[in-house]
Amino acid sequence: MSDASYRDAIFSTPLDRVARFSFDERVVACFPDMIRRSVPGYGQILGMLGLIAARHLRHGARVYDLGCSLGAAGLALAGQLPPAAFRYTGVDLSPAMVARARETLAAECPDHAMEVVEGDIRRLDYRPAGMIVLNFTLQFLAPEDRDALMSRLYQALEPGGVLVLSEKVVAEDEQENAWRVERYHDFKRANGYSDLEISQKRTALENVLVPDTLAAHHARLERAGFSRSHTWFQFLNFASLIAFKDAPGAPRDGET
Ligand SMILES: C[S@@+](CC[C@H](N)C(=O)[O-])C[C@H]1O[C@@H](n2cnc3c(N)ncnc32)[C@H](O)[C@@H]1O
Ligand SMILES: O=C(O)C(=O)C[C@]1(C(=O)O)C=C[C@@H](O)C=C1
Repeated sequence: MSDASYRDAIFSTPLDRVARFSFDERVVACFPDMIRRSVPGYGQILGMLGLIAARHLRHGARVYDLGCSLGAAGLALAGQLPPAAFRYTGVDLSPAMVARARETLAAECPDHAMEVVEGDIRRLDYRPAGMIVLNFTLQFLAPEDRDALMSRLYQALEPGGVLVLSEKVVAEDEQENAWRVERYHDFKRANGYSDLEISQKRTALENVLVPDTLAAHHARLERAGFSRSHTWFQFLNFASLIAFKDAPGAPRDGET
């Protein structure tokens, strides 16, 4: 991203009381640095979106990016696809994120159709879409709201459309989970975060970011109506899934 982004130092000094994590002005100011240093594989996941769209998106169809933050997925798509290939709608609840995303997208990809809507993805009036991206957003919704959202997204997708779901995940096996989380903390240390930053951020995210298992994600996608989903990317405790809404009579992906 070309924007003026500060280095994330939010949890670098000892805090008397660690507040619940929120996407406020301070987080927005350092968000590109924070997410790049905190999410293993973030850049690779973004880099694949254009390739997935080139393969699965109907020409000119809408792409929703739900919980778009600064519009990174929109920027990635615009960098890989011509303007006529898609219309982008980013949605985010945080006014500070939305303001910055609008500025960035207008400056960086003026020829593409890019809009950013401020709103709650649980209540949005969805228009038909060819692709829906949820990159590290579902994990911030209350668990009891996740099924209803996924069903609405399934309804909004055109037949032949795809949903990309990237999340922090928890492993079913306790030891496997502990190993992944420990190596994740090593990953953060290697990216310049101190033990204090790692521990205070962990406290701030408790009961705010509630991860599911991969099995729970696949089961939810199936309940929502998706005939197939698979995990296409995993790096420690972060993963990305793709779910397909079959077009009636169309050959299944991988059978072409
Ligand atoms: C980890 S960030 C997403 C990162 C972003 N997708 C990217 O790839 O850079 C999660 C975002 O979800 C947004 N969010 C959380 N709950 C939301 C909701 N109910 N409706 C809309 N946005 C929401 C937050 O404001 C935040 O910007
Ligand atoms: O730092 C962590 O522990 C994270 O889980 C990273 C994570 C995420 O996965 O959404 C958490 C909050 C920030 O929005 C950026 C990244």
